[in-house]
Amino acid sequence: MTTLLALACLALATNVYAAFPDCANGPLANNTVCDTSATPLERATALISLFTLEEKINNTGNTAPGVPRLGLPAYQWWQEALHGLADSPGVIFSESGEFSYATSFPQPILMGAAFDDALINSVATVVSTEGRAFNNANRSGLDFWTPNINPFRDPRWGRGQETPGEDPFHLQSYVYNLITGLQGGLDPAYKRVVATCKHYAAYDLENWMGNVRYGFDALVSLQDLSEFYTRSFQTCARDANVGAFMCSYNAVNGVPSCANSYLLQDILREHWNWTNEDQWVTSDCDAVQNIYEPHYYAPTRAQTVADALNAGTDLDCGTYYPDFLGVAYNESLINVTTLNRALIRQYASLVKLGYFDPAENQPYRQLGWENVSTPYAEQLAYTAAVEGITLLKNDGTLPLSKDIKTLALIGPWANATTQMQGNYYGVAPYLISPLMAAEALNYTVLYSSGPGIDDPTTPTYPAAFEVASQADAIIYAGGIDTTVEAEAMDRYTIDWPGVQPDFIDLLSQLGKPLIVLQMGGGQIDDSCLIPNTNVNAIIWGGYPGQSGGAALMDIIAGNAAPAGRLPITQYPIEYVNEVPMTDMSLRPSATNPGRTYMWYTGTPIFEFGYGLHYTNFSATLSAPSAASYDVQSLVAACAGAAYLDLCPFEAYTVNVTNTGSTHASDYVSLLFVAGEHGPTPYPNKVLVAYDRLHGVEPLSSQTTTLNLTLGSLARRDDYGNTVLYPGEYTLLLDVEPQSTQSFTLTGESTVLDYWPQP
Ligand SMILES: O=[N+]([O-])c1ccc(O[C@@H]2O[C@@H](CO)[C@H](O)[C@H]2O)cc1
Repeated sequence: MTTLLALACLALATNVYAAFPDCANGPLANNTVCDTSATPLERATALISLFTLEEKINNTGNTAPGVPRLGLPAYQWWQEALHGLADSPGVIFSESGEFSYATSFPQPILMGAAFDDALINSVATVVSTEGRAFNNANRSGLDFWTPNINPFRDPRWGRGQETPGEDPFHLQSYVYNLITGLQGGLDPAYKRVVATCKHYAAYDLENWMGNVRYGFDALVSLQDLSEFYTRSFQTCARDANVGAFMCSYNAVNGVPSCANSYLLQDILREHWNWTNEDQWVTSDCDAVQNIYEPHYYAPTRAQTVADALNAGTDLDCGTYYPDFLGVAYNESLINVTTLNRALIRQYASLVKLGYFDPAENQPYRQLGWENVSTPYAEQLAYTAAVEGITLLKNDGTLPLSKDIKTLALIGPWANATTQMQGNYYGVAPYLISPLMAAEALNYTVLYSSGPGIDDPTTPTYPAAFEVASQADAIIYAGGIDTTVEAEAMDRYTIDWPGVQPDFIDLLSQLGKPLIVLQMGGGQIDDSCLIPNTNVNAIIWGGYPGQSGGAALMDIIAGNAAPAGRLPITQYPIEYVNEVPMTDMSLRPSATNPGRTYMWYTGTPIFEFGYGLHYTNFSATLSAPSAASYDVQSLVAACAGAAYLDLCPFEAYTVNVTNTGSTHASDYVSLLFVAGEHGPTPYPNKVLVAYDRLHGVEPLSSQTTTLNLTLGSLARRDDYGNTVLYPGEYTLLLDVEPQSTQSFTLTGESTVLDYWPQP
């Protein structure tokens, strides 16, 4: 973080965002870059043609100085916006007044739990609106290094909180809606902002047993690479037309990602057809340097930058490119065409953002402070938290009886404020802790912090027991936070840390209604709490953002109904002893119990997709149109489709009835497919569709349609090819299936998509 802060200070001191180029009267006015009738490629090419070699090389790092003699301003490429505008070199919050805050949504892991694509699109639209408003006030650039869309493979990962979860289909659907929200559609005349899918690829380890992300070599089979690690990235590139990619610190099968032409050229640009003139790849920060050390992949610094640039890394978040590309050029390790290509991609993206165009005719150049943290955005941040919060246990104590007037709020999250933002956050307009929210609901609140997250001392917290004994009900708010799961910090245990479980056990012996809030992004094994009948309810609250306390307390009080679903598996504590974090394989083996709900062979504490409600639902799935389908006929019917895996299979109607008589509630339909088809082993099941219904009233029904594609039914072979196989298929509606349907596919297996071979 030191470098990050230093860069931020540097950015402030040099005010790198202070200007747009003056295309009316500046030195560039007569250059094609200022000609709005020319294409982005023509405009960026014309701009670059004015640069000397030195000026080109100077502008290959994230803090680009521009070209003062041409009136081309400096530009900072590094902006963060994981769940709202975030402190980073390019995002500068004012000390006070206007632009001193922006909406802070829940961390992606909680928004993933909402399983609500429309919500994600709305959140992304707000984030990009606020980004534009900050840009218009010279407080941000126009590209953002979000989302983190690596699948959450291992429960120990410190950055799993930044992702929507472990399921590739879920990630694909989530990221499509996020990118189109951030960028303003698939191919808008002006992009709202440029989004960046990171960290490509197979990045999901920080620092575990001496394995550090900067030098880790992820050994990944082609099957897992195609099926699991790159699916969300495929959606970013091929389907959502994302503007930028970030290559990751780690190597994949021996080649550092940012020097990996198989990843960056063969798969990303060629196979996924990510070939627009304005689409660029940045390195993760100092990842180019890391190719030299600690990967020790290239013998010299000049060879290092040449390897990265030639492989397709266009921008260096760092200074290796500006420092060493000149040497590489002199040694003939790079040519000017490749250098131009990198710069053209970047400046063409600024063209698409309207950077060189008159402000008057642009939809986003008028946005200002009045468009930041609007009542709508505030409400959306609250809704996002409510929708993600997941009820894991409830004996009927929740929602709380109206007879409960006095609440004891205890634990290291009870008065959480900044804690609720997780990581990569900015200044929120406010941060409503559970304590504040309980008071706002007119409970008499007795507060005592009790143990810290990882407090190792014996659980004697007299003040906490004092308030607990005086209250009608106890809310214990704890779990984990960024002191134990963070960037550069993986966990070694997935147990409740410190004395918390013992302390909760002692609290439970008071025999009062006891609600446990299990907070944090990664899961912790709740089996110490589940059998305890005096622990009446467990809620998982993730990192719920600026209105997190209000969302939690409204659910507890019954002003809102929980309907979130776990976007990750809650494994038992022994899981961390059964497989090293460095083992990237998904499928079970003698040394691996299998990863994610798809492949895990043990019994999870709570399954992926688990989540209770305040009411009961019954849900039925419509029948397939046939009992059997011929593979060749299905594929033949898709002739002409751009991508066979996206070709529709069937649409299923789900009828959802709230069978309770008291509580309206949202309901998430999760549709899985299982069965014996394709290569062994077979996955337990695979998510193929989902949707969230809102406000299903008591004793009434709603319907939704779940669309399946041929890709939903396909599996990956050993080479990573996507193949439709004959065999048995069973559709399972919901985690504990409410409704099932079966059909068979007959005929010959058929490849829907050939995976590029290394
Ligand atoms: O030196 N620093 O200050 C610093 C800060 C953050 C950092 O992490 C990397 O930077 C982020 C860039 O978007 C990536 O998501 C993350 O992997 C890497 C380096």
